[in-house]
Amino acid sequence: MRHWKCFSLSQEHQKRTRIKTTTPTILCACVINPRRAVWYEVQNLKGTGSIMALAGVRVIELAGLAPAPFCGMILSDFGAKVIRVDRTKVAMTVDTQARGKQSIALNLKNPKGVAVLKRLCVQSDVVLEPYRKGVMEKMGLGPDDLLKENPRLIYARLTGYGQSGSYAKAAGHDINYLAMSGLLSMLGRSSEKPYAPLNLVADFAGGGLMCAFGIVLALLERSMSGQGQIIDASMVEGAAYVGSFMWKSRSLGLWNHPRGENLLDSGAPFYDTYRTSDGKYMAVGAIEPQFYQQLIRGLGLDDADLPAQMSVSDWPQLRETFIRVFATKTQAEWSQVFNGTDACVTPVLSLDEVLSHPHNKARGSFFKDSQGEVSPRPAPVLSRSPAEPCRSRDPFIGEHTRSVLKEYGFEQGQIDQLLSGGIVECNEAKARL
Ligand SMILES: C[C@H](CCC[C@@H](C)[C@H]1CC[C@H]2[C@@H]3[C@H](O)C[C@@H]4C[C@H](O)CC[C@]4(C)[C@H]3C[C@H](O)[C@]12C)C(=O)SCCNC(=O)CCNC(=O)[C@H](O)C(C)(C)COP(=O)(O)OP(=O)(O)OC[C@H]1O[C@@H](n2cnc3c(N)ncnc32)[C@H](O)[C@@H]1OP(=O)(O)O
Repeated sequence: MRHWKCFSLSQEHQKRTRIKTTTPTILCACVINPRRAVWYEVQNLKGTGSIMALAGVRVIELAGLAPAPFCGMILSDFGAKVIRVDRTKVAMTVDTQARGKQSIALNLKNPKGVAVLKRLCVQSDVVLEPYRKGVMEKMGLGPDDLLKENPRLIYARLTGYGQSGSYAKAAGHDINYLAMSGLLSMLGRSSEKPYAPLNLVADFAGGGLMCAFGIVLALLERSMSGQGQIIDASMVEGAAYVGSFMWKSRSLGLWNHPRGENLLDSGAPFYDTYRTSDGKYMAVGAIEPQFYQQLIRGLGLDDADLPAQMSVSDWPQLRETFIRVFATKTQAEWSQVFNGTDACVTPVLSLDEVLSHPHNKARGSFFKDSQGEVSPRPAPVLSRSPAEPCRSRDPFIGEHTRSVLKEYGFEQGQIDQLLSGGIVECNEAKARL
């Protein structure tokens, strides 16, 4: 006979995922892992609530800089229980993507700490590691070690250069991965040096997001095969893949000119930003002729006085005209002019302005957490099981050490020993302040 085990999920997590752990007199059971079954009580079967897509999935995230934390936050937003493993003797986390996560402070330089992590991974669905190639193996936590004990484990490795190749062990950051993907060479203004668009492309799009996608694929596949697998998520490859359009649209001649002189890289005057009289900006993306006509009309220009839209040699002159005209009104005035048209002209909003824009407001695209901090709502929106981001503050390092260990079956005596030996640290006191 199979022994089912009930786990106590935190009140917050139960509320968010709309899962309630309960006794075996339940309505349905969800077996995420045969070694552990999470019993659900579906709290609202009649349709006013829903179970989040990743509810019941348990993720162990080893603390990283930015891409892995983002990956963990996506999984958490969509309902997974994410436990971040922090180092001991560290006062403050640099993880700003910690929404909905719990934190355990664990010393992995000690074999007892490694044993604790193994025990957590045996009972989890996903482990996410952001270290340089070989670091996990050195600690005895490589895929062979962990998959041997839990063959259903999804072992996600999020690195810059991947697990093989001559760069595999090299340090790097977004800008290096972007450079190696080929994309950085295409980014920037005409006659200027390549320009990295913040650390969006490699760290987040090609890194964290792509890794989350891989994890979801592996979970889906596991529901059929019953087996875990290793995900080798390289940010160079993730970024390049996100940029597939650049490779596959070369045949269209879209990138035939030098950097910054093409249709979509700020070469075309109808695909650029323009300064308004109050020092703000408007974004213009009027590519198709019918939309371009609306741009010209909105600007109060006469097409007959202008060069043809696609006359590349006339683009500098056309740009000068647009610069001059946009500088005559404020951003609000131009927004009013173009609002409700198909000219593809929008204000360039600051992070502080997005919340109050009527369109975003109507959709609830941004939300405020309990600390008053504004964040984007998780995307995309699923009709039956949308993400529901946690609104509580982010965890302190080690805030959940005790409760996580208890949940994973550690006895009180074992927890006390781990605490007194400095293998784990607990920060409940700070959380109560
Ligand atoms: C552009 C972005 C990065 C932006 C991040 C910034 C926002 C932050 C970067 C620095 C921060 C500032 C800084 O920390 C100083 C202040 C601190 C203060 O608290 C706050 C203010 C600060 C100013 C702070 C502010 C900001 O937070 C920052 C400015 C990126 O591109 S991120 C992408 C980076 N690349 C990757 O992730 C690819 C894969 N990873 C790697 O290649 C390497 O990990 C990496 C990133 C190159 C770092 O290499 P490193 O040598 O440091 O580590 P690893 O070789 O991976 O080894 C890890 C070692 O750690 C040990 N370990 C891990 N967990 C534990 C544990 N629980 N217990 C004990 N030990 C642990 C592990 O055993 C390894 O040990 P060894 O070295 O002995 O093998």
